[in-house]
Amino acid sequence: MLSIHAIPDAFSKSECERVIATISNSPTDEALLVGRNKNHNLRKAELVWTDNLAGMEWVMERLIELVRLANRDQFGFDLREFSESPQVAIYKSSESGHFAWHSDIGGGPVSRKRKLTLVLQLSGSDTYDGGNLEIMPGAQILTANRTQGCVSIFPSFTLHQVSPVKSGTRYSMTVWAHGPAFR
Ligand SMILES: O=C(O)CCC(=O)C(=O)O
Ligand SMILES: [Fe+2]
Repeated sequence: MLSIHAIPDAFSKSECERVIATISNSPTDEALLVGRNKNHNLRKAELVWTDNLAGMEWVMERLIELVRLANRDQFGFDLREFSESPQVAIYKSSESGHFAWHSDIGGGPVSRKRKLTLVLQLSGSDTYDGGNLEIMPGAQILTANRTQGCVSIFPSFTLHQVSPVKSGTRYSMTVWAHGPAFR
C-alpha cells in the first residue's frame, strides 16, 4: 500500500542533536537562505536550506540511501534525482509554529516533479507538545512516529500537516526525491 514508510531508528539521538547544532551554529546571513514563509495561515516556521551547509554531507548520504531502499521495497516510483535543497524547519511554540494541510506537489518546474517526501524527526519527542506530522493517505489520518531520529517517507501527493506546536520547539528535516510525471 502506498502509505507511510517509517524507519524508526534511522538516526541516533546524538546524531540528531549534531544536526541541530550544525544548523544552529551556522551563520544566519542571507547566503544561508534562512527563509520565512509569507502566508502564516498556511505555515509558520523558520527554514534553513542545507544545500551549502558544511557538515551536512553525511546526513544527506544516509537520507538518499533510505529513500533508495524505501523506493525499492515499497513505492517503486521512477525516481531520477534530488533536485532541491533539503530544508530544516524550526517550529516554535512562541510563534504557534505549524504547517496546514497540503500536498508537496507544486506548480513550479521543480516542485511539480516531487514524488517522494522524506521527513526526519530531529527533536526529542518529549521536548515539545503538539507539532504532530499527520498524513492522510486515505480516509484516515495517520500520525507519524514522533521518535527522535525516525524517518517517515510518503508519496509527495499525499495530504499532510504539522499541527501547531503548543510548547517547546520542533526541528524537522525535509528532503524530496524527483522524477518524471506519474502516468
Ligand atoms: O515538518 C514536517 O514534519 C513536514 C514538513 C513539510 O510538510 C514540508 O516541508 O513540506
Ligand atoms: Fe509537506
